[in-house]
Amino acid sequence: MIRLSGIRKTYGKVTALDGLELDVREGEFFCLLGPSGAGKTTTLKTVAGLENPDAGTVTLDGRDMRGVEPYDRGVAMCFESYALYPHKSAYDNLASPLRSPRHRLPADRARQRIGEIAELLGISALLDRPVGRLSNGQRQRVALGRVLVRPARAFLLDEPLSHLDAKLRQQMRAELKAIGAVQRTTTLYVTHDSVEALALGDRIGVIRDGRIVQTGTREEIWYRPYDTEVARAFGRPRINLLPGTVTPDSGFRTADGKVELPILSAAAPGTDVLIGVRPRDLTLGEGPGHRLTGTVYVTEVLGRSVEVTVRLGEQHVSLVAPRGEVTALRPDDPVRLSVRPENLLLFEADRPERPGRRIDHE
Ligand SMILES: Nc1ncnc2c1ncn2[C@@H]1O[C@H](COP(=O)(O)OP(=O)(O)OP(=O)(O)O)[C@@H](O)[C@H]1O
Repeated sequence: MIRLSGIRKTYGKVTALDGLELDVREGEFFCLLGPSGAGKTTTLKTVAGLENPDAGTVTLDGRDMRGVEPYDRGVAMCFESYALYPHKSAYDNLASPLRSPRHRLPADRARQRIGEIAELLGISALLDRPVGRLSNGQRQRVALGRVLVRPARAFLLDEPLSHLDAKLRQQMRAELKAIGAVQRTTTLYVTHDSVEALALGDRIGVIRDGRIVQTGTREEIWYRPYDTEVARAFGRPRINLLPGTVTPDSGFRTADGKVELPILSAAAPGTDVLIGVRPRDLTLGEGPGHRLTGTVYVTEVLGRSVEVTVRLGEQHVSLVAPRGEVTALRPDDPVRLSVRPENLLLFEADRPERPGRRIDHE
């Protein structure tokens, strides 16, 4: 539905988009996730027609958008820096998109629509207030309302929750998901927050240095990350990545030999690799799967669970366990760990020029 192919955009010497390929399907809620400067906003502006690419094509519903003015593209965009009329009321700010010739609604329909959106965003009680006298978070919700109020072919949302506090953000996340599901409008949603992307995205596109490095469902990105950087971007505490080499008998071994695991990979013996396991996939004690032994290094309470860092020779791994299971643990206590083979990820070693790619293994 939204298709970007071979998009290149430079600003002077800076390459913002470097051959970007992106395909957002009809009705899909697609999250574009990446660090600051990766090219997320430039991607949205290119779809909206606010930036013209140096090369590549943008198509919406199969139609090439070259030369089509932003206004005629039928997409609604919400910027991080929201453009509202500060002296007008929240209501008038929401009503103004419905007054444009293209989207004009009869007065009673407009009132009804604004009422619904205000309800959804929890701003019904603020509609009479001038926007200049609202808090940042309230203003952000009005800005989002301005985008959602008129029917559009697609919504383009640029970090719409970034100014909200954690609690409100969580609540709005759930509401946004509901709005997306109800309206079934194709949504391209930009965020640098992986929790948000996992919560909202039907699919996620990971962007880095102006290119999409991986597109997939949350399961695909989680279980089959393209490289170590994608693996590190998702999940807190972060994935454990232990450096070692492939042994002649198709195993993995750290330099000091304190961690040995079977991996059944096609990688040649002697290859430098990283083995990845997420903290929640490591179990304390003798569970099913492979066994490891180490000593407790440090424990840190994370609410109802505890992060336990375990020393395995020269390496450390962290795991997350229920609080009740680990209250007796003290530094230097010996512990056994287990991990299911299917929860081990194998990567090439990181290199200065690029993060290690995932290697298939059984
Ligand atoms: N108008 C501009 N003039 C010059 N450089 C720009 C301009 N807009 C963006 N850039 C540069 O292009 C690159 C991509 O910027 P972009 O705003 O798309 O990143 P982003 O992923 O949205 O980052 P953030 O999360 O910080 O908003 C950055 O290096 C940025 O400095």
